[in-house]
Amino acid sequence: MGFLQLLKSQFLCHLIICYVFLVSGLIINLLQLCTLPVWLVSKQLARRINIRLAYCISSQMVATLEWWSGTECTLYTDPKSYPLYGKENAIVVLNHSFEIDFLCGWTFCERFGVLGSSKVLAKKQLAYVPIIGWMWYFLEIVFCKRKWEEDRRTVNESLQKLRDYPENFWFLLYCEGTRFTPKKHQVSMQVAESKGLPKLKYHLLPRTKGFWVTVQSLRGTAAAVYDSTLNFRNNEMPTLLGLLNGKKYHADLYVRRIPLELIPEDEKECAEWLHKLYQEKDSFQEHYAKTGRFPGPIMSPPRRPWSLINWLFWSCLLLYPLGLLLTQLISSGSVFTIVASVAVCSAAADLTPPIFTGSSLDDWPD
Ligand SMILES: CC/C=C\C/C=C\C/C=C\C/C=C\C/C=C\C/C=C\CCC(=O)SCCNC(=O)CCNC(=O)[C@H](O)C(C)(C)COP(=O)(O)OP(=O)(O)OC[C@H]1O[C@@H](n2cnc3c(N)ncnc32)[C@H](O)[C@@H]1OP(=O)(O)O
Ligand SMILES: CCCCCCCC/C=C\CCCCCCCC(=O)OC[C@@H](O)COP(=O)(O)O
Repeated sequence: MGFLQLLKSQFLCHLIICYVFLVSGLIINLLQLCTLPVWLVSKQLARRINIRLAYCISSQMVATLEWWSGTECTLYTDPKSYPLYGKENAIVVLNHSFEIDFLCGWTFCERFGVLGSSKVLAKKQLAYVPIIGWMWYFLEIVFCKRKWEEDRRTVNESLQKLRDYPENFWFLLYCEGTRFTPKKHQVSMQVAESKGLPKLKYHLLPRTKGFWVTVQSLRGTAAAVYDSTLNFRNNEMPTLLGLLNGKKYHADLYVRRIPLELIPEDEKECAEWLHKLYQEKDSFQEHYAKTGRFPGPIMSPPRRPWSLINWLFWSCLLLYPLGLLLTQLISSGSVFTIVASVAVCSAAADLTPPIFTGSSLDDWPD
């Protein structure tokens, strides 16, 4: 193990990264709160400010993937579609199979310049997660309760508000509705069988209602659906903890741009269209399992320095006062204060979320 790799595996480094993320995140949440009066004066200005503030948070996680772990992200796509990425609004349909798939999505958003404005149809519980969830509130993220009787109206209303959004955005939809596990897959395939639909090997049966309402609400706003299929080389199962430990993964993403006009307007036809799409996605995963690559040419966008620069900025700003505090603590010579501080840090380490102790985000309570 080289020196740098040894350094990346040190708990102290993880503590520093998390400290910068947590403290800067809370400061940014507070700044977002301060933009509330701006909404009254100019909604578009408030939105533009919040896009940049959100970038300061999400790009730290992207920096962990791109710069700290050095994870490589390869994009397979049609060269004719490539110049349009980042230059139009789009609905992204992505498989939900990995703990860090959202982060790979964010990484592509960063490379195409739409990270601050990226959106998702997320479960309501995530709105209460400090930092990320609170940031999403100001980004007008669309939340669902996964109860169609309620979501039908609220999801449509939230999406309608995005029609005059001032910057290009990608709207992510995990049509499977939950992360893939063998148990969920088994249940899902029983549903497929009862509906007379072909079985899928690598995906759960897609939930069609959210897709239909999204496409209908964003007609005239989004230009296309980006059908995206993600996998990792060598059967890697990446985790956030792995990234924090500096483990380098290799993500491959296959994207097909489908103009929105090609998607049926009728709800039933739209559902059939989505089921067919997932059968195709399944065949791409089969191709990947057999050949280790997706079909089509590679058009990988390079990583940009901004996520790293943002992280260095917040680190300098927040590590300086921490350094001063520690110096004062040690020079105070008070054994009680030093022991109390060590105890607080140990307690904080014990209370860290499951991701840092190796279990999955799925274990977080709803
Ligand atoms: C160039 C680069 C391109 C791309 C880069 C990639 C990405 C970057 C883009 C953006 C990034 C932005 C942000 C990312 C950041 C973070 C994201 C993190 C987390 C969010 C993750 C989540 O929260 S996922 C959970 C929430 N989302 C969803 O659920 C969406 C999908 N669900 C739906 O659409 C649902 O329809 C619904 C939620 C709208 C409503 O749900 P409800 O359950 O009430 O209704 P349904 O119709 O779905 O269910 C009833 C029908 O389903 C049948 N059924 C029952 N059991 C099952 C089963 N196990 N599987 C499938 N179907 C089932 C049932 O029979 C009913 O059928 P009917 O025929 O009667 O309708
Ligand atoms: C600079 C990096 C510092 C690292 C610190 C990392 C701290 C991470 C904190 C928060 C990350 C929150 C990310 C939100 C995305 C969560 C994805 C998710 O949980 O999706 C839910 C989905 O599966 C469906 O769930 P269900 O099992 O169906 O209900």
